[in-house]
Amino acid sequence: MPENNLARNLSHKDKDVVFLNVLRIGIIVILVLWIVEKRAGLTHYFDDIGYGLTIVMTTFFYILSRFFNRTRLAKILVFIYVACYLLMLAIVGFIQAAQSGEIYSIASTLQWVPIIYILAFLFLNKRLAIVGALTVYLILVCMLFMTYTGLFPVHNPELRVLMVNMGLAHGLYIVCMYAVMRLRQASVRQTVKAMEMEQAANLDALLNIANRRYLQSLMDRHVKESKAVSILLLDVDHFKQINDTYGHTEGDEVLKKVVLYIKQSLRPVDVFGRWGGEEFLILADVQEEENALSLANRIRHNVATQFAAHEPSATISIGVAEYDGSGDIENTLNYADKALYLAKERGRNQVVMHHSGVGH
Ligand SMILES: Nc1nc2c(ncn2[C@@H]2O[C@H](COP(=O)(O)OP(=O)(O)OP(=O)(O)O)[C@@H](O)[C@H]2O)c(=O)[nH]1
Repeated sequence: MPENNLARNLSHKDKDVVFLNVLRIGIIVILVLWIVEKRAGLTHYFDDIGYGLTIVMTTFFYILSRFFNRTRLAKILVFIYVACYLLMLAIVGFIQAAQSGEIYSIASTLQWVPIIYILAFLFLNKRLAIVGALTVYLILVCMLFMTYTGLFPVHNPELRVLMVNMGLAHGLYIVCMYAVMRLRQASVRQTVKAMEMEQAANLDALLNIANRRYLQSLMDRHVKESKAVSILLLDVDHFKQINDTYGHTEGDEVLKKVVLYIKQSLRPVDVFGRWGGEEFLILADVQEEENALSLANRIRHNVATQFAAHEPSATISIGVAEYDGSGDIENTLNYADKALYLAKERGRNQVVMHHSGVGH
């Protein structure tokens, strides 16, 4: 059965996989850029330190996330590192550009700054993403303002135009990334809703266990995959009498306890659900008849023992049949039903196996 917030977990897992891929690709991109700029003679010792450090840090974030399970921390650190690094480069490039009129390094840095917005909206939560992206943007806009008002001496008129260009483009990037994040959130919400609806459709509302629809779909899957399975059909003995004596509400409580006691004897691989009324069905992954029989006896015995000191008390009868992975599973279900009928006829609170007809 799907878990309650499975979709949410899946969405986080998806993000984590993307995050690791971004780090892997990031290392390659930085390496390529470093080589290309070096060959073109556009780097100096400061760039060499920066590129080297960025590769080391990206590898560190990768290891933190991949091998130490600290993905959330790694995401925040990546954002802080990239933001600080690019902002520092922008300021240095800006000063250089203002002094020498050479605008390559500021232009190159500004075109990389949007990666900060992408990292923020892709990996941080909504509030952190907005605050982080806007902080970086506002620092850049302050530089724009200083350039325009003449507070900062700029000798290259192209730089002023470049800063306006950057201000508008980066603002647009943030708006677009915000829109993408909203769309993604809406899609996750819809997936969660769809999975919850699917879960509700497969769940018994009173007992919170699988319902007949789900059990039937599992049995169909066994037929399709030619998979053997043991079918245990369980029925509460004289339940009408319990209802009649103690009332329907008390009857419901007895059913809830029966479910609890049955669950105590099951393994995680066994699928258990309500077949209808006071009848339950278990699809047990056991290979030998004796194993199915001993599982059924364990369940019956636990229910009887747990209820022994209860008022009202209850017992269950169980019919067991084996599906060998071929033919119609409905036949096996009928055999289990017949075995259950036999168990009732023989006095209830017992287990009957279809083939052998052996009791407990
Ligand atoms: N309280 C309660 N009763 C239910 C529920 N579903 C079915 N029942 C009742 O379960 C009773 C089943 O009675 P029967 O089919 O005659 O079987 P029984 O009394 O258990 O007798 P045996 O199975 O022969 O031991 C009926 O009275 C149903 O109304 C439920 O969800 N809650």
